[in-house]
Amino acid sequence: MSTSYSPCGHELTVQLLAQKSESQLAQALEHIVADACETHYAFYFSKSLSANEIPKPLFVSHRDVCLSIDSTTSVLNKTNKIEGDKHLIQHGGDSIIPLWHHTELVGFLYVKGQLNFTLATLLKHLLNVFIHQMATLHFARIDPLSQLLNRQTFDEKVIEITNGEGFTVCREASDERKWYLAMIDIDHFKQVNDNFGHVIGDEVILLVAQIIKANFRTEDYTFRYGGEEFSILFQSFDDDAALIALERLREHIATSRFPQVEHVSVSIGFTEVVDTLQVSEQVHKADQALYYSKDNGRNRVTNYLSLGLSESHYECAEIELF
Ligand SMILES: Nc1nc2c(ncn2[C@@H]2O[C@H](COP(=O)(O)OP(=O)(O)OP(=O)(O)O)[C@@H](O)[C@H]2O)c(=O)[nH]1
Repeated sequence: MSTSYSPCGHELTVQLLAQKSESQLAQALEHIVADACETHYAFYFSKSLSANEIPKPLFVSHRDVCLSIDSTTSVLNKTNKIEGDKHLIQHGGDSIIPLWHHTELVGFLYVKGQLNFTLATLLKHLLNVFIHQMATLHFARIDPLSQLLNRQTFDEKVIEITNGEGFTVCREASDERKWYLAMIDIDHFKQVNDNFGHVIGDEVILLVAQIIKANFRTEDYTFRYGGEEFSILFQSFDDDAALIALERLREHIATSRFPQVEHVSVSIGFTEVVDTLQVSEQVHKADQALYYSKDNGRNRVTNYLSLGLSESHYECAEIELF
């Protein structure tokens, strides 16, 4: 290591445990790995902390160490098949330190060339601390019913995104997608509760949440915003692509069968996330588009831009609220 630390890595452990957001924790680990490795490295991580999701690159020192999905799968398969000590694996002359969350393989650190035993042991320990702290931060942000991110996390994520600090996996330089905010509300949900009871109502919330999550990428953010309202922060190339993604979600929900209730629909409003507005202003724009969907037959998606409201109109609407 270029900086001298105690061999047990106590200072580095404390440093990782001090991080209070997932993005800061990822950055702290990146600094440590960059300092420790004299060759190129890549860190692959499954953001959902589940082995069901293929880990994606969270940080890489050089594009030459970016693995294809096939190579990533081959590393995972190889690691899973190894009997005995699964903490340092040699892979075609390079080193791999697997990242375990309980018994699930949720990522790995790939380092070009052979790591010496002492450094590998220290990195293994630090990856354990990282995953422990990541799990603590992750589960504090989850809504227990829907298993989506909770409302408390929403503002934080919008601010991270507008500041360009989102906890996203690395992408190609050419991939210049924009962030969008969608607000989603289950239609006539009061009738679901009134006709079938709150337990069935809760089940509908859970099933809608699962469909929302399944329709978006793992690097997008899906929230239970409150009661029967959800929000999504997701990336798309443009408004048309964002509309297509949300239309697909709307249709998926409208054509799904729900126990007892049979069918439910959702109304959706969305807007591009811009760094010039406060979080509440961005939500207000998406909400206006959502209200339009509600007022115009429900089970539909509306882009805020299509409402043709000028920014000055929008500002007036804001002022009237207070
Ligand atoms: N089962 C259940 N119901 C909830 C939960 N949170 C909110 N609700 C109910 O969701 C219903 C929302 O009703 P409204 O806001 O009147 O809207 P709606 O009936 O969905 O009608 P529109 O939004 O206009 O289509 C209320 O009856 C709330 O009590 C929850 O966690 N579980």
